[in-house]
Amino acid sequence: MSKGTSKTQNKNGSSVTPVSKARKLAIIGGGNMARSLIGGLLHDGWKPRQFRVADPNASQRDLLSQTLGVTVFEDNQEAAAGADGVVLAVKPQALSKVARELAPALIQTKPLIISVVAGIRTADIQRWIGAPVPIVRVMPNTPALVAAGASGLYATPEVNNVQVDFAESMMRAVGLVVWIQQEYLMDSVTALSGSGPAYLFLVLEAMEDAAVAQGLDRRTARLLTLQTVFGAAKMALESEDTPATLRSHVTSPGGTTAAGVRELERGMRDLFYQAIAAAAARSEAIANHYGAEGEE
Ligand SMILES: NC(=O)C1=CN([C@@H]2O[C@H](COP(=O)(O)OP(=O)(O)OC[C@H]3O[C@@H](n4cnc5c(N)ncnc54)[C@H](OP(=O)(O)O)[C@@H]3O)[C@@H](O)[C@H]2O)C=CC1
Ligand SMILES: O=C(O)[C@@H]1CCC=N1
Repeated sequence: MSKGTSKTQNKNGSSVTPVSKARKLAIIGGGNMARSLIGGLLHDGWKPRQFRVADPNASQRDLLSQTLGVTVFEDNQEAAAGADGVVLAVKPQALSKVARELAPALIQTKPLIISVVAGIRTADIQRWIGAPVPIVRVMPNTPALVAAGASGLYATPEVNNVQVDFAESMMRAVGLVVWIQQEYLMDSVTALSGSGPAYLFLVLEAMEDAAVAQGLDRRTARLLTLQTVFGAAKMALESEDTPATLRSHVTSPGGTTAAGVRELERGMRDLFYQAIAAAAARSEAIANHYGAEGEE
């Protein structure tokens, strides 16, 4: 997982310049994903004054200004004014209204628009804005907060190289970045890495509960579970071997692991196949439903 502090190659093969720490980023919607992204970028050296966050909810705004020190706004247009990048981080059902309201400002000042909204396609956002503005669609995940995020990025043809670098460098500061060439695959990215942390938190819960049922105390069960999952992921990331090979190194013939894996093989692969397919289908359904708003 590379950080955004060194020059690397972007999706066009040219070198990526880390985002200037003078840039201003407006974030429309100050919820969970906004907090994870801001927290990760602050950790990377961004300053609170670089963020202009809009949220209609006063308690949400207070939380953001008190815990992260960022500038907050009730009005989306005020937050977007003068920003180099505008991150759309509202729920899918709120995006059409937000995009239409912001349209005059976005057309006039031409910031890079970055949408982290699940499902909604760039063509629909451009239709709501009323112009073929450059948009980078990003599917991040909440581990961005601890600089261990994973983001899939898709750029519309209007996005220039400087804007590619801006988006890539920003997301790289909070974790891994992968460019996706065909927009429809963003539904699969959403289902895999966007939603993925929740699947793994569920796995953690299940492993911990199973260990408690064996008689371990909750704290011990949690610590051993967390370190085991962390260690396995770190090992798989750093190893040349496939996960299947690494698994074989743990599995002695006739041993304990073989007994455990045999139980998991009774349904776990199918469950993950179904879970990711269901999440991707939901992303597509969100796009078809909420993305159609305002269509002739
Ligand atoms: N959470 C995650 O793991 C991920 C989320 N995403 C995407 O990020 C987006 C935000 O998700 P998340 O942060 O979890 O959602 P949240 O509900 O936590 O945050 C959205 C925020 O936007 C506010 N809001 C509602 N209407 C407006 C408006 N008109 N203008 C400005 N702000 C508004 C909401 O206020 P109120 O609560 O009062 O309605 C809320 O505070 C979604 O589209 C989601 O698909 C993408 C990747 C991962
Ligand atoms: O659950 C959701 O819809 C969002 C998108 C990916 C993660 N959270």
